[in-house]
Amino acid sequence: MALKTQHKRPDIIIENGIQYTSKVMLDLNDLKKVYPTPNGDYVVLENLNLQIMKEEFVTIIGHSGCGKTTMLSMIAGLNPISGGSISVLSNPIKGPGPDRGVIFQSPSLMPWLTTLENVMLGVRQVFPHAKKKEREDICKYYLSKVGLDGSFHKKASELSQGMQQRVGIARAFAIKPKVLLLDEPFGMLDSLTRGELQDVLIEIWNKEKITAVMITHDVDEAIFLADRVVMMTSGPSAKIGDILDIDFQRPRSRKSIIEHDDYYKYRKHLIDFLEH
Ligand SMILES: Nc1ncnc2c1ncn2[C@@H]1O[C@H](COP(=O)(O)OP(=O)(O)OP(=O)(O)O)[C@@H](O)[C@H]1O
Repeated sequence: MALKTQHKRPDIIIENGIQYTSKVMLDLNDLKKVYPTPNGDYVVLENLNLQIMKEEFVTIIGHSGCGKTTMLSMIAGLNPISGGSISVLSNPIKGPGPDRGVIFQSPSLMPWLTTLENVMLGVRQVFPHAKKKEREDICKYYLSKVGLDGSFHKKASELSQGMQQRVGIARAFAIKPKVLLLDEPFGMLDSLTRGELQDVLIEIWNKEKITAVMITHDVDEAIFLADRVVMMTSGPSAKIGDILDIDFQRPRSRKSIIEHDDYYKYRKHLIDFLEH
């Protein structure tokens, strides 16, 4: 029988004397969030426990106002925790850091800067000792990946919403995060652009082997992208209500997924959860 012992770092497991690194990238432990309001404290999240594995793609769904953005912004280190803890590779987070890249619904680019300069802003901070040319090459690589190779020198103010979101994706990947946090990144886009950017996202995520956590209101998007769909209960005191494993092989095509019997089973599971 295998003898498992716990190392003092919980991501390290010693099994029969051999040391392994566990696959947990993100650990949310008894997480709590309270917002003070004029009518007293409002407990948004309570007893929220979730572990997300290295290289996993997790989508988060739940009713509007249940606390999805609150949870994501706490993982990003942008919103203080009221109780419990969040660790990245067993290190408790203390604020924002380059190990976590964030993509919001609206990318908030500097409109007077070019696409290249917008992506360079973060890269300069994260790789201060790299040569200018090296930094530019990183930015150009990711801008090309998102289909903007002809637009390096266009001002952000001249870009369509879809193009701006492409810059947002390039900017997040260019800082080489361990974890990518996405808050409804395609919510404002038309369905064609949305599909294109989902494909771009999955292609880069798969190549870079990073961990992705994405909030979406779209059940089909949640299934298409995820290894697991995490369902949050409605607030107050929201927590994880259920988790659905999505067992489709990768790479995935929309057509093959829609034709798969399990697709309707998954869809029904998620819709039943949201309707009850
Ligand atoms: N700074 C704040 N102060 C007080 N209450 C807040 C604050 N930010 C969010 N809330 C409240 O906390 C709850 C959760 O908000 P949050 O934005 O996290 O929900 P959400 O699930 O992401 O919603 P949506 O799906 O509509 O984006 C809501 O009731 C919201 O009004």
